Amino acid sequence: MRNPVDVLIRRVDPEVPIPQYGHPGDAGVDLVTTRAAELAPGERTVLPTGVSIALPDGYAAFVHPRSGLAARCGLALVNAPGTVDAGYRGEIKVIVVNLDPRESVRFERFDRIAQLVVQQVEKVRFHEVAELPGSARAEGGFGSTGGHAAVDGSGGSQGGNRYASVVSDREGQ
Ligand SMILES: O=c1ccn([C@H]2C[C@H](O)[C@@H](COP(=O)(O)OP(=O)(O)OP(=O)(O)O)O2)c(=O)[nH]1
Ligand SMILES: [Mg+2]
Repeated sequence: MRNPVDVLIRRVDPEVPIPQYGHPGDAGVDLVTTRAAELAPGERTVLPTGVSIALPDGYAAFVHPRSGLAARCGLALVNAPGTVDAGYRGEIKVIVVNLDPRESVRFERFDRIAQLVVQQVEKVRFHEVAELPGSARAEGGFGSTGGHAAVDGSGGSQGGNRYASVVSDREGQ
């Protein structure tokens, strides 16, 4: 196993627990909300986590949803994954939205609401060119390999607009 990366952390809220990995192989540490909140269906809010961090240069932290909350409550992160830059020293915040059409979702102080994944990130240098080198995919995107409706309605370059044709086959039965 590789050595863990050292990350400085400051408690903005003196009572907040320091984030921990739930299991040795976990990718993310859970983040809690320091503020109780109730979200009506469709409502969003920004929740404070009570911590700020200083990542080493060349790293970023990503705020990801927790799958259990997504499955049970329809809770999503509006900007998933949220990006915490290495130079950010403010409190980490979580932008949550209740996607359940009927039920409110309630959080108590220190409930776990999201998870933070720290990753190395590359810096790039852009070199402007008039033409890019060719590739197998070329400019095909947004459903160009088929299997569902292409966003531009063209049906894509392979297999056509398969979703649309499945629907019309059923309608014809
Ligand atoms: O889920 C998130 C996403 C971002 N941030 C913080 C850390 C990040 O470094 C900063 C800026 O985020 P981002 O670059 O995504 O937002 P922006 O709207 O582009 O703001 P800025 O103009 O400050 O870059 O906000 C959070 O606390 N939680
Ligand atoms: Mg930004």
